[in-house]
Amino acid sequence: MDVVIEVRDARIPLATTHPKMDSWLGNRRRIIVMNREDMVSADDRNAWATYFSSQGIKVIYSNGQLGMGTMKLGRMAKSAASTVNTRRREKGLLPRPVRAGIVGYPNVGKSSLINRLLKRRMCPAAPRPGVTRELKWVRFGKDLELLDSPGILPMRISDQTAALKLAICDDIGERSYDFADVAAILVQILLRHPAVGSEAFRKRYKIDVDSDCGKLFVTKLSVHLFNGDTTQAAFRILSDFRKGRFGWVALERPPT
Ligand SMILES: Nc1nc2c(ncn2[C@@H]2O[C@H](COP(=O)(O)OP(=O)(O)OP(=O)(O)O)[C@@H](O)[C@H]2O)c(=O)[nH]1
Repeated sequence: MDVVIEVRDARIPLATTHPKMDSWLGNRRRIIVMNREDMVSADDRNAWATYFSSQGIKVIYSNGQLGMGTMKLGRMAKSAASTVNTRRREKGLLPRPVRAGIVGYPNVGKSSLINRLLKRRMCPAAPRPGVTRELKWVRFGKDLELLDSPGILPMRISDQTAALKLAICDDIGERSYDFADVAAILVQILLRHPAVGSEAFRKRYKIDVDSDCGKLFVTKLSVHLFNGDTTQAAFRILSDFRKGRFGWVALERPPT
């Protein structure tokens, strides 16, 4: 492909990329899509946009559920690879459609974006072991072709911090983590977050935050609301965060 559209979760743009991404890209152009734009604040969006533009990386915000950003993405993909046809013309070859493919971590919204771009309802499931499926280029407009199935980036099992953030954002399967541990980390992150802090917890759960220890808070909430069941308390905190009940906030800010 000529252009790689790398989809990230706008709440955790660092945890949803892979250190090897640059080397996998080779000479291909890259567009970063910050999906789930509805789940972060305007301040977060601006901070990341400024960061990426300072790195000379093209970035676009999108909402895979509602389709925002997809038309602009199509235009950007075409123009990002316009050099493909300039080079072909120089060699005396006829122009051909620019080829783009979408890649990203599981659950970041790749299929939603493909379906939005191609205006269809279902994206076929990713290849499963033992099932061979053909990858198809689907024409998108006059001079762009899109691979009909997303590429799934492998998880970085060794990076625990990234794994925890993926769990918090519901980007990995529930069976692979412990709710209480993950919720405790989330509490700690949110207590230190300038747009959240302890007051948000006090207001939401009507209990005081006595320390910055997330585990203690999960236990306290479990006693207060769930007869001491820490899993239920943890699940409540995680699901409140995912529903934006602490405000729509990114968990990662650009490196300074
Ligand atoms: N709020 C919100 N939800 C989104 C957005 N984009 C996708 N989703 C939802 O996120 C979930 C995962 O989206 P998918 O498009 O299936 O993600 P995927 O990356 O293709 O997932 P895999 O097939 O597991 O790799 C779905 O429930 C979507 O409806 C978005 O921009 N905002």
